[in-house]
Amino acid sequence: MSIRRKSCLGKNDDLARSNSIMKRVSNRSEKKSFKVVVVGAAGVGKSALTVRAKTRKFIHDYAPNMESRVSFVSNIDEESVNVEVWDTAALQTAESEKLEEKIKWADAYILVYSITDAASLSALVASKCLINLYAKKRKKSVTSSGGSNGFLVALVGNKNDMKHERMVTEETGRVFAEVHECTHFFELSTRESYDSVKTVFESLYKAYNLRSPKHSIKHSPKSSTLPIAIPYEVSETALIQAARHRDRKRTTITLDLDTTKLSPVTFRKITEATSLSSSSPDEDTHHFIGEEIIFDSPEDIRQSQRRITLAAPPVAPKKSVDYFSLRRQRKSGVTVSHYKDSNNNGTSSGSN
Ligand SMILES: Nc1nc2c(ncn2[C@@H]2O[C@H](COP(=O)(O)OP(=O)(O)OP(=O)(O)O)[C@@H](O)[C@H]2O)c(=O)[nH]1
Repeated sequence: MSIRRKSCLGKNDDLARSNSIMKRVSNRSEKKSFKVVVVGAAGVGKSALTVRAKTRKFIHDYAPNMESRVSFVSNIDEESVNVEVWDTAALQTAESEKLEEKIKWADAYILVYSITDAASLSALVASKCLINLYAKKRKKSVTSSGGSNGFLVALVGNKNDMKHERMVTEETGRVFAEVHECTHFFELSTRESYDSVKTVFESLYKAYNLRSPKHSIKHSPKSSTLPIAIPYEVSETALIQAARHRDRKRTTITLDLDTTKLSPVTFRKITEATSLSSSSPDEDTHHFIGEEIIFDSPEDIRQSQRRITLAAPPVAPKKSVDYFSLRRQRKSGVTVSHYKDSNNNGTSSGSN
């Protein structure tokens, strides 16, 4: 068996290249739009947070149950972003069509509770369920072209200037965020800090930007990339499928980290885990980031399956997650792509 491994780039180079490509792509385009829905029980500070983000000012009093839609331009990472915010006082009481409309409209969600009101945190369980329900439908229509993977949801514990009246600890908030699969968690005081409010919007936008299909790394027209669900290792089925479709003796399989499909947290965990693995003395253990592996025969592919494993699992996923992409190129100009669908766990292939 002869397997040649060609290291295209060092891991850091590769990540830097990805970032710079994303930056270049993003700089080219005009003002971006980013839509956010703010959800939460009455009196938690939704309007205050929304107005703070827009005007930088903290305004004490608002008409209760006031629903508003505001927009403002924010400079995030040297980009001019048109942020639209729907402050949904009525989210939990309006008829379901309205809820659906609001949830589908948004690119990201901010769930607000007050640290002085435990019930305001519990009330968010229902809101998160609705987001899961309706955003999933939206996701289906958006992701056919490889868009976002999951919803961006920031849980915000507001009013932390009122520590003497605290009913929800920071830890409780953080655990709630994890259990309910929120992508971000913040505890802050809208009253005391404009910067922390800005950080909420910035963090969501940055995560959104990474997932946006427009910011995907462009591959050559002779190749295509489809997601493959391989949390820790390349599945044997996928490799054998790849081998079956080969029409040349040499098959090149490039497996690289598709940063556009990762949440920032997962991305960080993976990069941390793999930098640990790069110092691993075990030469048989191999990680893929920035590497191209050339196989000379299907037999090589099958045999190498045992050797191609991430040294340290990035995170133990609760369910199958699209961490990587498998791209297969043939010099004939025809591209066959294989992917394992993380929803039905089947392996598929297609050609173009
Ligand atoms: N101490 C303190 N008070 C806050 C903070 N944020 C908002 N408030 C106050 O909380 C009260 C309710 O704020 P709103 O922004 O109206 O709350 P809301 O969630 O929009 O309320 P509804 O419109 O009724 O759904 C107001 O008196 C605000 O001044 C904060 O960070 N700290």
